[in-house]
Amino acid sequence: MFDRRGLMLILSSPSGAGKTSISRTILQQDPNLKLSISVTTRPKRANEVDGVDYFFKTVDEFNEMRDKGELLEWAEVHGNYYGTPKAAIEIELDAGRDVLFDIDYQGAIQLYERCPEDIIGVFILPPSIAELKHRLERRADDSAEVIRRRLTTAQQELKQWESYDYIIVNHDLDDSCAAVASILHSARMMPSRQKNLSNFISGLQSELDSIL
Ligand SMILES: Nc1ncnc2c1ncn2[C@@H]1O[C@H](COP(=O)(O)OP(=O)(O)OP(=O)(O)O)[C@@H](O)[C@H]1O
Ligand SMILES: Nc1nc2c(ncn2[C@@H]2O[C@H](COP(=O)(O)O)[C@@H](O)[C@H]2O)c(=O)[nH]1
Repeated sequence: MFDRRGLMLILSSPSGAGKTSISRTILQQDPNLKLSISVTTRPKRANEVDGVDYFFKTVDEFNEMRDKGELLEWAEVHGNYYGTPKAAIEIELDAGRDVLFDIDYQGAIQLYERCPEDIIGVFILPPSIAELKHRLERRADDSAEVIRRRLTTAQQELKQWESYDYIIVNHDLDDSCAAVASILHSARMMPSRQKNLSNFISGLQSELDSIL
């Protein structure tokens, strides 16, 4: 009903808690929500597509983008570099589309600092560490060594929960998707996000004046 600037919805979690699964579902359900496609130096997994899941870069290419100021945020995560390309985000937000970021807590902290007005941050927790390990093993994308490294990083990641606006324990995937969709739905209705709200309310008041 009102023009509005898009918002930035961040999903973070320890690796394997389920944020990519949740993201895929809500992106399919919501045509006004666009994924921020990160750049990474991590090797491509068998099921991933360059330009869809990530833009896969060499370390030199990544450093060049970072040094030219083309990244909105960046971080080293699990021994690889990841970053958010800036240009695409501004286009989506200015057009009133919301952008979903699947990024770690270091990136989330940078975005909270740079664009505090635009951010909604959601932290996803696994139901237990045994289930987290099980999900990483069942996903079968990573070696035992990489899984161990990701579980080790989870110790640091779990401490970051207080930086976020919402916490979801991802027991059931459908319930978690519904919870994220509901957070997004509510955030869109905040007065600060609805550009022409004061004009609309003035119009209602004039209408009242004219009939009373
Ligand atoms: N609620 C759930 N119940 C059972 N399995 C789940 C649930 N959510 C996700 N999974 C499964 O757990 C595995 C890890 O999920 P996913 O890849 O979405 O995690 P992630 O948080 O994005 O991890 P990463 O940070 O490594 O990208 C996948 O195999 C996924 O199908
Ligand atoms: N700070 C950023 N973190 C990012 C970005 N893109 C992804 N990530 C996070 O990295 C880990 C590992 O992801 P995986 O695909 O290798 O399993 C995960 O926590 C992602 O959220 C980014 O642009 N910036």
